[in-house]
Amino acid sequence: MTATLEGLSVSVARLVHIYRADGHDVAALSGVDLSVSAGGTLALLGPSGAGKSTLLSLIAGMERPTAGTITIGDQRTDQLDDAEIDTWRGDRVALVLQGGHRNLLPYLTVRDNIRLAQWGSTNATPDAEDLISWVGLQDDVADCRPAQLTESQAQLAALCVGAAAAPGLLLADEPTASLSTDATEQVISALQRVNDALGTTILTVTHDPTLASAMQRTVTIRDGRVGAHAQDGVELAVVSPDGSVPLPDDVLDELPPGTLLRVQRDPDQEHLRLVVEPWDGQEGRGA
Ligand SMILES: Nc1ncnc2c1ncn2[C@@H]1O[C@H](COP(=O)(O)OP(=O)(O)OP(=O)(O)O)[C@@H](O)[C@H]1O
Repeated sequence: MTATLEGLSVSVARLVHIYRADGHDVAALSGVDLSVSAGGTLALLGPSGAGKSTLLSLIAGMERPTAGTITIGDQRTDQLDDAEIDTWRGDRVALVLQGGHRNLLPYLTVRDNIRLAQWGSTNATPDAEDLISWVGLQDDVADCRPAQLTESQAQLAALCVGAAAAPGLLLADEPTASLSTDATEQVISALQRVNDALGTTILTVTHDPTLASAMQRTVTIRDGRVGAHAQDGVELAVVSPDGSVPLPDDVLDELPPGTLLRVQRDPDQEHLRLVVEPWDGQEGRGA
């Protein structure tokens, strides 16, 4: 089995999304900058309502941004109209929705769900049986209909369907939600297998620290903005285009919104190092 499609890079810049609900506006994203390299894996973390699923569906092209740019590979997808984006997405981008069963047609077997997802693909697609064994499902699951599957089997089958067309980008919304520890490990292995075998870039929304730590990078979304990055175990803060720097949660606990901070360069340091201390209004004294 060979893949013809390289993983696709993702870059979003100054992304804003406003929902209009019951006559009032909800700003789900307020200027997100994010990039994922081709073939990379990234977990989007953040509290409920932070805007993670909105970001995923904008990248998938299911929703259109209010403002900002989305570039996948070398395509500015925010510039495509609805019909163009459907055609462009084709076998390039797959979205696995939260809840395995939602991704499967109920009247088809798992094998036929996979084959349907491969229909029309110009990529070198894996055999349905290979996909089923990669994700750790038993062979006989191929002939089952979704109603016969447990929640974890359905989630693994949904990943098979997502990976079926050998997409360049696989988006997965909470793929381990409400699964046991063993099933979670199986889903993580399946995602890593797809990433290794097909070179597919993987972007997943999750609340699950086990899944997040298995991805190469994590990005935390807070109140519709990027709050923090972590890469190779190093916590990173991101300077926003407006010059603001979101503080890590544990620091924010000590410095509630409205706290005045004094920011100085540390004179003893050769490299730029900022000293940040609460300001009590008296020169030379921190709080
Ligand atoms: N279709 C919609 N219409 C109006 N508001 C919406 C819609 N979808 C989401 N929102 C609002 O946008 C904000 C971001 O929602 P979103 O679902 O993207 O957050 P999330 O981080 O994925 O949350 P969760 O972890 O609970 O899924 C929330 O305030 C939510 O209520």
